[in-house]
Amino acid sequence: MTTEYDVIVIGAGAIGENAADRAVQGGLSAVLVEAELVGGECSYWACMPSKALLRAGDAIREAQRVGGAAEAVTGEIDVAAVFRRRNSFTSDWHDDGQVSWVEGAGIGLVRGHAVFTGVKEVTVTGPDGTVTELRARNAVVVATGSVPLLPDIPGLADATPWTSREATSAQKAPARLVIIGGGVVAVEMATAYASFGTEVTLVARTVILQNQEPFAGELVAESLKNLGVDLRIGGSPTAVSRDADGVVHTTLPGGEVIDSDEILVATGRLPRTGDLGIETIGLTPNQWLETDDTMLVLGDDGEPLAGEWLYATGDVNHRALLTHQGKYQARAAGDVIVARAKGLPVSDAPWGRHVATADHEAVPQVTFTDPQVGSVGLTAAAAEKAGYRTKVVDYEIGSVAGASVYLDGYAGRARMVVDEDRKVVLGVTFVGAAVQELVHSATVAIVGEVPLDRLWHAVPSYPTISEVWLRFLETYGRDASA
Ligand SMILES: Cc1cc2nc3c(=O)[nH]c(=O)nc-3n(C[C@H](O)[C@H](O)[C@H](O)COP(=O)(O)OP(=O)(O)OC[C@H]3O[C@@H](n4cnc5c(N)ncnc54)[C@H](O)[C@@H]3O)c2cc1C
Ligand SMILES: NC(=O)c1ccc[n+]([C@@H]2O[C@H](COP(=O)([O-])OP(=O)(O)OC[C@H]3O[C@@H](n4cnc5c(N)ncnc54)[C@H](O)[C@@H]3O)[C@@H](O)[C@H]2O)c1
Repeated sequence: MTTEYDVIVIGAGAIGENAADRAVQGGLSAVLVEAELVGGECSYWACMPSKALLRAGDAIREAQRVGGAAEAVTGEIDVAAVFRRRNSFTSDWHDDGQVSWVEGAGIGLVRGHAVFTGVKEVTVTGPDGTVTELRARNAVVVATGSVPLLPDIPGLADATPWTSREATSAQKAPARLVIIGGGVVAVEMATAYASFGTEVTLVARTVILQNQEPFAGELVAESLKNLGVDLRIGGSPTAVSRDADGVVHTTLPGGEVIDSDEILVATGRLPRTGDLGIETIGLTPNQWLETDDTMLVLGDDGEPLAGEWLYATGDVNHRALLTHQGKYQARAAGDVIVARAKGLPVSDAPWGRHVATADHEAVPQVTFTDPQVGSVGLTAAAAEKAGYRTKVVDYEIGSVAGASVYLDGYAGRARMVVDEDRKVVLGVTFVGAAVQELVHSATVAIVGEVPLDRLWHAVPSYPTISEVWLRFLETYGRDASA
């Protein structure tokens, strides 16, 4: 027997949940199909557990840099307590809470692995082998996420390496950890485990955080070294093996061998489209699903599939591998599915209700290292490459009164990239303690295309770190005619 819903959403991560919720809120019926835990990677093996692992070290280091508080912080980090707190954020890897939310939201749930069997048709095989046939009246949303990429390094796969899943769900810290990669996962996990007393070696091909402003990677690298991380930049391991005693041997390009108890691979992600049966609907497995701005999946001819019924949201479309950005896409997709199903107007011009325009040039991200890196929009290099005529404004955040009160010897740097033709902000990067809460101010300025002349009237409170905005404007200079 086939069960019909208006909308089928494959993958109940944060993104799939949001797409289904918007469809239901718009008056359609929707079902989520989930092979593992409702809540997906972010809840159990990514954002939340990783941030929980980082927070204690961050809090201690901050307190150690405030005279008066520093004298009170005399003990060691309680690693077991950190892991217990992290376990509470993942509900010990049980999804009952999220399942209750799904039920309360009026969304159907089928547990099992989904494959496409035809246009708008999905077959789900449950953990006990039960088969459920589903048909969508209007749309199917693919929200299956991504999986870690394992580089082709001889011996690596056989050495049972950690991926981000093991790094975020470990119940104790290894004495020695080698990390391969220089992106966000690598630097966050290096920071967390170094805080736990693990001897960390980080091996990266290129400078760390290479997609950020160069000073971000430089400041984070400096602090990782201060935390005791051994940074090996400029090459990839040539071989990895694990011996009978469980010791991992990692051979570096020059021939040096580093011994460790675990090795973490943090070298990027691959699309989770290999086992979805998408060849039955004319798509190629193991590829990212390219979409238009309403999240309709595009076929090889660059056009939406006939009938405009297939959508992709979240990591699987490779637009921005971040939870908040995927949820933004899911809101647009859920709403446009409702509009198309009901024959309502579709608002798909840039910045319309049914498009994820911000994915192109206004994606915010916080990397929770020490210092934190908070950025949104274009870097100076990306803006130049995109053909903008720009002016770059740099400022040392430590010179702001609020920063000096916040931490003794606050060190951090900020950059604003201005579009000289429109006199609006294209990108902002903050590197420093507690900048995580500053990023949204920059996102609002960029998305709102707030003219610099008007930004002078957005007065930051004194004495807060937000006064860096005033310093940006003062450094840029004020137009006397405005
Ligand atoms: C260590 C780490 C830390 C991160 N930290 C942050 C952070 O701080 N902030 C941030 O914004 N982003 C962070 N990210 C990125 C973030 O985790 C992802 O962008 C987000 O989880 C993507 O969500 P998604 O719903 O697209 O995919 P997922 O969360 O992976 O969900 C996909 C779901 O689909 C299910 N599924 C897959 N195939 C099938 C199938 N065939 N049938 C049924 N179900 C299926 C899976 O079981 C899974 O539950 C982090 C990533 C990592 C690895
Ligand atoms: N705080 C956050 O927002 C957060 C935290 C973690 C992850 N994420 C997201 O998860 C995604 C995955 O993160 P990631 O760090 O795995 O990927 P990434 O693409 O950010 O970084 C991969 C890194 O690995 C390096 N690399 C690749 N192959 C290598 C090799 N053979 N040897 C040495 N280095 C190699 C690359 O040069 C790059 O520096 C990112 O897109 C990120 O947005 C976000």
